Amino acid sequence: MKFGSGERSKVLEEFLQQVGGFGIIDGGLATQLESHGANLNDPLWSATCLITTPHLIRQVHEEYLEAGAEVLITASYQATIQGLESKGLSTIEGEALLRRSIEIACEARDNFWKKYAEISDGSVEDAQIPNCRPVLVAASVGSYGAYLADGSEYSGDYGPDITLQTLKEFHRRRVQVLADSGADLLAFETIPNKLEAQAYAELLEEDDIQVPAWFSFNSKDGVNVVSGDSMTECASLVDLCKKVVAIGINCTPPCFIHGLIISIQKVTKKPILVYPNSGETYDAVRKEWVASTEVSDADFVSYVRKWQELGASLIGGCCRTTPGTIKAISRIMNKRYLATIEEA
Ligand code: MET
Ligand SMILES: [Zn+2]
Repeated sequence: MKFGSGERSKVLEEFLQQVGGFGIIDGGLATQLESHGANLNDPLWSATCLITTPHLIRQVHEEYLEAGAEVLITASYQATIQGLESKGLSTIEGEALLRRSIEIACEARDNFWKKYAEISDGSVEDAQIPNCRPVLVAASVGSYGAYLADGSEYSGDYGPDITLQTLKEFHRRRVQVLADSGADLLAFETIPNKLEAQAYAELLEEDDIQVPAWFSFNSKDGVNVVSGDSMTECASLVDLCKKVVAIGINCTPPCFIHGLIISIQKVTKKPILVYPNSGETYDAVRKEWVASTEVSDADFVSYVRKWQELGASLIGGCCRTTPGTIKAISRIMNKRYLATIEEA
């Protein structure tokens, strides 16, 4: 089941109208997989579960829906064809697994809709409103740094050998496969530098990708993206790409979000999305998250109204946030379907 007029480029605009102007993105997928015991110490990270425990991915998506998420980000973040091939999969098998990540999120959405359609005694077709909400599936595309699995998506430093062309060729086939998978959106996440944003934007145009995209950067100082490139410059570049329907920030401490929203707003009229992490920082050598400015769910939520007032239209959580965080966000956003879910 799809929403709205069916015109793909309008999917986010129509979704935002249906949800009252503010949408809720899910929380950390990897974090919640780990809390169910998944071992993600692997170059594929959260995508390793596509091979080992796909049912767990579906379960986590459902947990986020129950918590109030209206956008599910798929498990394809660190799933690249190149990464899957180095695990011994053929190109065809790798591409099938990418598609599977979208199918899993769609299955979770269908299960969720069915459950609440039964509760409200309506048919699944009527389930969108009022008891079941619109849910978009966003196909995650992680950066080249995420594929390297050396933490370079938090430095944005790819060295002098990586050019615009290298990045385009690295991402091209995966983007085509994900665009053809039935996802509502493409979610370019944790973009660490301007070069990679440019590569994605050029790819979308050159290949005339029909699925609208969001571009989301990460920052560690509240002014620039992690590489040191200016947030405003990155957002201006992305603003020019017609295939991009929202621009924002993810996997960045909550305390930096305010200033970054202002920087983005200066250069675009596109909807702004924010899904910060819990404020901890990733130590790439130890391969673990280290508490620095960690905030509790209550603290996280205390920022939410401010972000809404500043003009963020989509809000959720990234690494180290949980269904608890998303539930707290949906309470503060006062979504009308929550009562039904809590009764169930
Ligand atoms: N969406 C990703 C995941 O949890 C996280 C992106 S930031 C590293 O799989
Ligand atoms: Zn993250």
